[in-house]
Amino acid sequence: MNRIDLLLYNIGVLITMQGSALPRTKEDMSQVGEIHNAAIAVLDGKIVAVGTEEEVRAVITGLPILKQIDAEGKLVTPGLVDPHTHLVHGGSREHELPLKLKGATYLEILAQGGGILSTVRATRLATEEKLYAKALTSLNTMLLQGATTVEAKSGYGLTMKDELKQLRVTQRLNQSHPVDLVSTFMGAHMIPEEYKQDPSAYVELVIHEMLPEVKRLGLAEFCDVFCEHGVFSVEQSRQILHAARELGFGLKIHADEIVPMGGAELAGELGCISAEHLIAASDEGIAAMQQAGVIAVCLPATSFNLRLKEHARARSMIDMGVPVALSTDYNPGSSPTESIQLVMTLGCLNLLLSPEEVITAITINAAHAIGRADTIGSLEVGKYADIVLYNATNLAYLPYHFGINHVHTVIKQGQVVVSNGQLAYPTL
Ligand SMILES: N=CN[C@@H](CCC(=O)O)C(=O)O
Ligand SMILES: [Zn+2]
Repeated sequence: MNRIDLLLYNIGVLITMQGSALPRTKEDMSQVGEIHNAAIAVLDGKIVAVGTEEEVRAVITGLPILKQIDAEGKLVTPGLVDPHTHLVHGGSREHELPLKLKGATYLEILAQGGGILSTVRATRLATEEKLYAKALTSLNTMLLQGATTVEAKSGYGLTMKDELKQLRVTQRLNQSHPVDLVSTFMGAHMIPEEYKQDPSAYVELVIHEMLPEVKRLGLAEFCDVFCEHGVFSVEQSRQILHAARELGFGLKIHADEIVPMGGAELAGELGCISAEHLIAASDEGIAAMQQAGVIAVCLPATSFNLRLKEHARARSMIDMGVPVALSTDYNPGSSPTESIQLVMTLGCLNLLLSPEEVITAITINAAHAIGRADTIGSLEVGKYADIVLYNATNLAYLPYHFGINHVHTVIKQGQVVVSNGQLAYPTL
């Protein structure tokens, strides 16, 4: 080490999340590795020293420091990780709001050809450039909220051509935007209208054509299926995920969102990296996930927005030893918000998690849910310097004071990309 690229000092409260080789469960979800009067030193985009300011200055003593940032006593956390989004899509669905207010449910709107199917129509009609521009705007909003790594699913194309179009947008954004994207193929998001009479033919298409082509082109790392009443059955989900596993995809599943189908049980059986939603998951399903080490990705903005009477039982999941992550589920229907900070508030108020459990769920556990915990999710020597500074002096203030953006500065791999609450990255 012959220099320091960046020294962040005078940190009031530093949440490090140190020591998280495995996803955190039970009491460990409350251990956030808090350090007061802290500092972080960065070289080549990675952390080379972290601790109290005294400790860090001792490690780097004598080295030239190229840039210094005074954190002015602020709260600092690892870059936030949003492990479940439907980032790339055409159109929006505000026309569903009055229907919802009159009592129409999510599955009723979908069964009438609306919901996901209306976004499929809009996405098929949109050019790749149009999808790119729309997703870019959302990704900037996510970054301004403190997200430095985001998972993005396809699933609004439902033809080979249109699924690849969505996935290429994700790939291009990943190359050009400071936020890192992790791509998931979700051709099994819905049975498209043209296959309504023959759903198994669509399952065959996903298995024998789409999955191999997505793999060949290297456009996705994970495969996800919407296992739900009127969408994909447990058996169809099993077939698709088996095929995906054979091809080397990591496995995810939208499980037991509305109807208790046995999706959580299937996640346990297949050893998925994560199962998502889980609002209606059974005790047996949760136990199966615990046994297999499946991460529960709970989506409290979705149950809030769908006006569901129940929320995912994240509190019991944690107590039963299931690692819990949280996410926006950003999509145009069930969760039209990019705000990971809103999710923090809902995680506390509706899922009954503590602020410590919430930050664990959107940093290290979220990183584990997308297979990135070796490089992000905590502030430790050797990991990327993905760091967020807030206009706050303690962790609980973030979920407590809700509906506003607390982020002051975002650092992505050692570069300042948000400054004083404004985007500050050079555009390509
Ligand atoms: N539930 C399935 N998929 C998305 C919603 C998609 C949509 O409504 O457009 C979700 O995770 O909530
Ligand atoms: Zn989703």
